[in-house]
Amino acid sequence: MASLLLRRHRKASAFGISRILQGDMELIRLPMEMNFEAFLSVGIRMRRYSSGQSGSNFDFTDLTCPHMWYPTARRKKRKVFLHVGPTNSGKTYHALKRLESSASGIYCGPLRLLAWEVAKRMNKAKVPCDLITGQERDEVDGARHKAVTVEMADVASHYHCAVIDEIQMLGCKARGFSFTRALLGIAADELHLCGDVAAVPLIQEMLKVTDDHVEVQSYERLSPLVPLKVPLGSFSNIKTGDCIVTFSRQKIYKFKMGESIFALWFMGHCHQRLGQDRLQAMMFNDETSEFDVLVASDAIGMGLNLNISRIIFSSMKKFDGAEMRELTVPEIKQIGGRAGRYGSKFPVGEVTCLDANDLPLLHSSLAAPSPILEQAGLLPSFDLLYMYSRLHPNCGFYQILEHFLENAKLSENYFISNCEDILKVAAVVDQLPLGMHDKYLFCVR
Ligand SMILES: Nc1ncnc2c1ncn2[C@@H]1O[C@H](COP(=O)(O)OP(=O)(O)OP(=O)(O)O)[C@@H](O)[C@H]1O
Repeated sequence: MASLLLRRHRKASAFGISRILQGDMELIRLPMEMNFEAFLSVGIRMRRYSSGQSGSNFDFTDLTCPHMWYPTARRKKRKVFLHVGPTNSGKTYHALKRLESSASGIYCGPLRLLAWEVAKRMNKAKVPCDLITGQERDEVDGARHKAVTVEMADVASHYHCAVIDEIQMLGCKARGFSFTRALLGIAADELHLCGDVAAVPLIQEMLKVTDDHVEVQSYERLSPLVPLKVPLGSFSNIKTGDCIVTFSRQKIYKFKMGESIFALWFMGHCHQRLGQDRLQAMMFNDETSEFDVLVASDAIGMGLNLNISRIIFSSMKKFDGAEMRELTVPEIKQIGGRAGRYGSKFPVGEVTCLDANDLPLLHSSLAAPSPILEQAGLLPSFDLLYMYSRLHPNCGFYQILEHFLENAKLSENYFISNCEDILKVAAVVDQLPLGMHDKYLFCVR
């Protein structure tokens, strides 16, 4: 635990510095820099201060207008394009074409591997593009484009074009708040959102107050996806192009033992050494490599384009941090949709399960629409938390955060992301000799 924390500490400090270099007004402001100007980033709150109210009368826990936390974006009338449709329908392709032809831009994706794929594609097309993730910063001379993981989205700079991929992850319990921040905060003339149609009503509702122009563009799947009537049954039935999806690291290793039959490669969720996931994806996609079967975690569902012919669910249940539960319709569709990607080696995708008992859930889920997204994740910005802490000078960070989250007021479009996990981290980092900003970063990253 101690070594984990030390590693995380170093990462958070490096991250803090990178945010400062990036000029992210919401996250970089260190406590000692807090001044009157800092209130500007909490928008409408300024008015109450300038009308003479004292800080103690002010309710910093009021999170009902999160769009006002991003003054740079609010000064623009953004054109927002919602690219929606099933998996493998070309949503991201079209958004990226737009990004590529824009004078400046940013791509925000849910995975490091996707950010890397986009940076590679842009640089290959002679559009210099930086790669920025929680772990790396690869800057290219003269770049006016960035490909980032969504947590690293920059809400202080101006862009001609921005893309947020897998936007339905607004509703994700753990990471939804980062998508909300990018959606409300990126100051781009054109903002392209790619994802499931189930996110449309919520996004339209969230953007009613931003004065943005919103347009929906619908897509159809580009190649067929066939749910099979027979299960895999036995690993002796595995063939080239198969991808076994599993939900635990132990199982990934267990399946890897099948190496005597086929060369297996695996893609873990977040346990990869830097660059290892890239190597694995490249080798799997490389027809000349010896790796032709993939064992992957459910992270594969977040928009990856790999040469997969058949997706095999090893189980339809996963432990989500709190309980063992059945996979949801969107999860099954997202993961299943990795098979038979347009332009890949396999023009038709197939999906099945290891166990015959799981087939009914697979079939019904692939045929069902995703449930409409009701709420987006939200967390208080550092500014708000810091100002709140000034009212409680004798409380530690954990107490401040706990109190804040308990008292937070939200509009019906939002929920507070992952409180329990965040408070657990806050309890640990509060014991460390860190500034409040670093402690905040530990909790939200
Ligand atoms: N018009 C096109 N010409 C060439 N290739 C295309 C075209 N449209 C899509 N593709 C390719 O098809 C694959 C799927 O497209 P894309 O990733 O844009 O789909 P998506 O709808 O965003 O998928 P998902 O929701 O599953 O992430 C990609 O490899 C993409 O490059």
